[in-house]
Amino acid sequence: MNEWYLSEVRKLGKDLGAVETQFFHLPEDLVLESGRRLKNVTIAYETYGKLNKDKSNAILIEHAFSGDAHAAGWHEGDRKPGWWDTVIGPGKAFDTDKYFVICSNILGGCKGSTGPSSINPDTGRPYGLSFPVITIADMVNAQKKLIDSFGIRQLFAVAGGSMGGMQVLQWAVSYPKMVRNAIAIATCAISTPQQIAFSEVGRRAIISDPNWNNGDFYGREPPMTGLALARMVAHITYLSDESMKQKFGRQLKDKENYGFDFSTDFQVESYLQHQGDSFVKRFDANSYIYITKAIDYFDLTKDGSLDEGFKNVKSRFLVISVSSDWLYPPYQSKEIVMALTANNAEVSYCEIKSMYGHDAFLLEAGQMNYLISNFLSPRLVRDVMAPAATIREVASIDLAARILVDRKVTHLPVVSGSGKLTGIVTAWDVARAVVERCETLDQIMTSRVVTIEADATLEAAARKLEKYDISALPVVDKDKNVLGIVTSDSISKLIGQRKQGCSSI
Ligand SMILES: CC(=O)SCCNC(=O)CCNC(=O)[C@H](O)C(C)(C)COP(=O)(O)OP(=O)(O)OC[C@H]1O[C@@H](n2cnc3c(N)ncnc32)[C@H](O)[C@@H]1OP(=O)(O)O
Ligand SMILES: N[C@@H](CCO)C(=O)O
Repeated sequence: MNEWYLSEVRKLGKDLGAVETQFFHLPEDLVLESGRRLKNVTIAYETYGKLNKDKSNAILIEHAFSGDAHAAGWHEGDRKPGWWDTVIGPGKAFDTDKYFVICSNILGGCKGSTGPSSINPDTGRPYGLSFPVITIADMVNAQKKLIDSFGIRQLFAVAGGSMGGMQVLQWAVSYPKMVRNAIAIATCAISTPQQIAFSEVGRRAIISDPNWNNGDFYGREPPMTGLALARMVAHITYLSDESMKQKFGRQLKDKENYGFDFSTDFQVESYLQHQGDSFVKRFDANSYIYITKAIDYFDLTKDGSLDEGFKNVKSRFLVISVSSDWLYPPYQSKEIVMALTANNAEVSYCEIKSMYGHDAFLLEAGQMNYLISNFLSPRLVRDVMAPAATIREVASIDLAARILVDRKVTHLPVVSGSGKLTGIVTAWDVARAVVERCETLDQIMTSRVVTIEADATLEAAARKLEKYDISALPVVDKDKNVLGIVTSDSISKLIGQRKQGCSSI
């Protein structure tokens, strides 16, 4: 998939090119859910695209268990682009021509953010097990400081899969007003006993390694065998029975017949060994045990009820599950959808058909791009309205003609001295004024103007345009102040682009 993907993006030129990780240092201590405090916290992050003037186009991407801040584009020497490059970039679902995309490495991670392998400022040595136990809420609280540092008051969207999806839901619960759209993929709102069980097997594998040394292994041989074993078990849970059958069948590794010994017989064994071996080169064993603990503690229910847990959410949600995901099965996504719906939240739900299992959110580029870009595409008049050129009612027809030509528009809302809408003049009206030798605007303007509110849907605007057989609608607030204008051209194009992709359950 990667080779094909790389050649395709290069052909299309849809590539972010070189990107760099940056570092944010929290100005104050971070107070954790446990009550403990962390000083000198650093959060590693990357950004793609440009933050707009009113800082309303930021999208925060949350990574899964072993991800990092490098979500897209290329670092020097990369063999592969960032881990979600399939959906982040020019023209992709998280379109960097439109959005300012931020991705940060989690608190507790080992890719530049403060975690157990960082230096404890009190001792000058790596924290190891003296690092406090952290939660998903702590990760989100640290990230909130990063978002604040940009002066962003509301994120256009927060999106992520797996543990990234947990952070998305946590954001929507902890900072309801800051999240306009929330996209939670292949995730849960509460970790199940089976998920906790797999975490514990991984932790035990690490802790049982003779090199574990109670987490104090920095500068010596790390517990690689245990960490590789933990990853091998976990990696099986990220795949599906079907995908393993298709990928490997019962193919043997470099032999014609069984070895009748305990060396590697099957390709799938070799594959898992490779996954384990490559993981230890990029991951810290202590981060593994801290992050799995944070996942185990994840529970958004309140007084035993998820409906209560989601009581204050304000975001619009897209929840995506994967048909073959047995680690975070679709029923858990449906529980999220039901609880959100019980709170009257606007929710779209999709179960994508994929045989890739849990990791499908990283692999199903087509389905992810389709669903996410549909969900994020403009829906409200305020998302698409253009600034309106207006004219005072006392102005001359000559001036109206000049504004129409200079601003290359066909409609001019007419306003009173106090800025309220009193009429509308079109290019056609001005042409008629010349023929009929009219002199003042009130002779040619339409006084009963059909308008629309900024929070109306595009469909409502389209219906109005059709009903009154007109080609533009001034957008007004309840006091008739002109906020902008929408035209039939822009609206019909957008409605045409939006396809049916999701449904509620
Ligand atoms: C947000 C985040 O989650 S970021 C972290 C995501 N990344 C990971 O989880 C890394 C490990 N996970 C994976 O590789 C995941 O399966 C994916 C989703 C990222 C990639 O999936 P795919 O493209 O299908 O790759 P696949 O699972 O086949 O693995 C390919 C690797 O296995 C190796 N491999 C394939 N078959 C065999 C085999 N029989 N024997 C040995 N190695 C094998 C390939 O050489 C390749 O190695 P490389 O990664 O060192 O280049
Ligand atoms: N394979 C991905 C998804 C796990 O949820 C990871 O390691 O982060």
